[in-house]
Amino acid sequence: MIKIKKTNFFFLIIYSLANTFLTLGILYIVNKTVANKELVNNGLAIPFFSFIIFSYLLNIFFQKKIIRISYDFVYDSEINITNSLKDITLIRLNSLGTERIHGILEDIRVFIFLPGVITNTLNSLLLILLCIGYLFSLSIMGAVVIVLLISIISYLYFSMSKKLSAQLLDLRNSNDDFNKFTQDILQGFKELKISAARQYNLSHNFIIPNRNDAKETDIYISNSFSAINVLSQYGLYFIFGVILFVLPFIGIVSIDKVVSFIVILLFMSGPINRIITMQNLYMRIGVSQKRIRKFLKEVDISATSDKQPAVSSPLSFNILEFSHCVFDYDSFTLGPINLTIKKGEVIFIVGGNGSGKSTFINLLTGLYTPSTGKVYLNGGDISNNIEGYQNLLSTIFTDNYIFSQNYDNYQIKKNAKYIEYLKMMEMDSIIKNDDDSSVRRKFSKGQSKRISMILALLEEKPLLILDEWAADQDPHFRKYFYENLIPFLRQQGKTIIAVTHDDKYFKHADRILKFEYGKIIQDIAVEKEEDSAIVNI
Ligand SMILES: Nc1ncnc2c1ncn2[C@@H]1O[C@H](COP(=O)(O)OP(=O)(O)OP(=O)(O)O)[C@@H](O)[C@H]1O
Repeated sequence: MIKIKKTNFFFLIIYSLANTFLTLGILYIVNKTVANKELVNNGLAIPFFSFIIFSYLLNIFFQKKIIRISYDFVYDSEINITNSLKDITLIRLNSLGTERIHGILEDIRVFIFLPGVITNTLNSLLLILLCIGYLFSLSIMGAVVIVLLISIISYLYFSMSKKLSAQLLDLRNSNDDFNKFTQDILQGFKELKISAARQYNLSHNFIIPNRNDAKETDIYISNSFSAINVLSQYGLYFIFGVILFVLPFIGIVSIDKVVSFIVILLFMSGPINRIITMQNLYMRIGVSQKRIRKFLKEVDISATSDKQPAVSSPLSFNILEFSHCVFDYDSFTLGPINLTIKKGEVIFIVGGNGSGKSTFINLLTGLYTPSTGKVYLNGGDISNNIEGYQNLLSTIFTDNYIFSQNYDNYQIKKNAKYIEYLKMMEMDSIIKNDDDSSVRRKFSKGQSKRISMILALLEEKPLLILDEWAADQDPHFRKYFYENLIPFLRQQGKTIIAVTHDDKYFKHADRILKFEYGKIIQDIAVEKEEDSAIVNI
């Protein structure tokens, strides 16, 4: 999922190779000129300036491409990850927590440096290798000593910096916790605002310790990096000393080759320093990659899903059957549910708190998959076409949510049905125009539920599922809902399944399902008599 395209990778390698050879050409000319002490008229001036100009133009061209590759990579990954989020099951999302997801999106941002890191690393490694080759061509023993010294310094450097990776992972994890606290501040803003004690505890027991720990880890990481950078820097100076004072002294490198050795090493110090300073980025990218991998494994997303809704002929709804359906949380089991729902029925679901009503709604809407048993639509297993099945439902959950934009296939503007439903839901005195934004502002809870109902009806789906929809309505509108709205919707041919505690209105249902401890303990057909109905629960 977080992968650099093969063509782009190939492109980065080509650029690195070309750039390396041009840079090496420049080094070769400088070295040749200095070593031969023929600063003028040695015929190398034109190739030298041509190399510089060509290398400059190459860099301008490729850098633009690299920036494009970096941003494509990060922005495409953001699209892929957010698309994949839709594939997480509800139960998994609840266990993950949204702060993890914010943390992962931050992790993706680190990858903006990846293409630059790849080209710089390849470029630097190649330059170092070619310089070493050059050293070998001048003096094998001298080159062996230099390679040995560089290897010792690199070993020290990498073994020290490797230890920092665990610290960096800790830092990212404690930033996830910090995201959790900021989420608590924003989502529990009112609850915090009215309690000084809560504010104090959140700040002193959680945020301050978390930020202090993170700060110390961050400082430790930066200090360690700067210490190992300095060590590498001075290690290089040490090698210069060895070239200047030791190698000629013990006769490994002749005096006339010392200048070449120094020029080559000076040249190598650029790429070596670049690799050293990039160590920080290697680790950040590595840690982010680890976190993203772990996240994707946990959410069990194997493929992106930017798919169009199925275009196969729309399903119709005649009959829905639950056959021995069971769904388990750790400490609660729903089912086994055996139930048949027929087209046009108005079913009320009742039961005490925690009896399993909302869990059943999640099963009914396909958000939960039964651990055993099957759900059949018109005789066919819904798991074979869950999207087609869900396309038959309009659902308003207890904690209804109105999206910031219209993601549905209907328009609000100039939609006669919208105006009709606005009146029907007694919202026409509150919303005065048909702008889409007019339904997406802050409303009172009861009003927001009415807006959700308008939007649900505009979907024109045969099944309407409501979880305690009327609970937030005032007595007048609650009465209107049961006595007028439900009969109207029934007349329209809708099948309605509503979770409710309003026993006063049970008579307006065709059937009442009573839940207790996760089981349907009563399935009662409401007997209708002339104008009234008898319901005994
Ligand atoms: N995500 C979850 N993880 C674990 N247990 C859960 C989860 N959601 C609900 N439960 C548990 O499952 C049981 C049934 O919960 P459910 O929300 O279905 O009840 P309900 O009948 O809708 O209750 P209420 O009338 O209070 O809304 C409860 O014991 C609840 O604590």
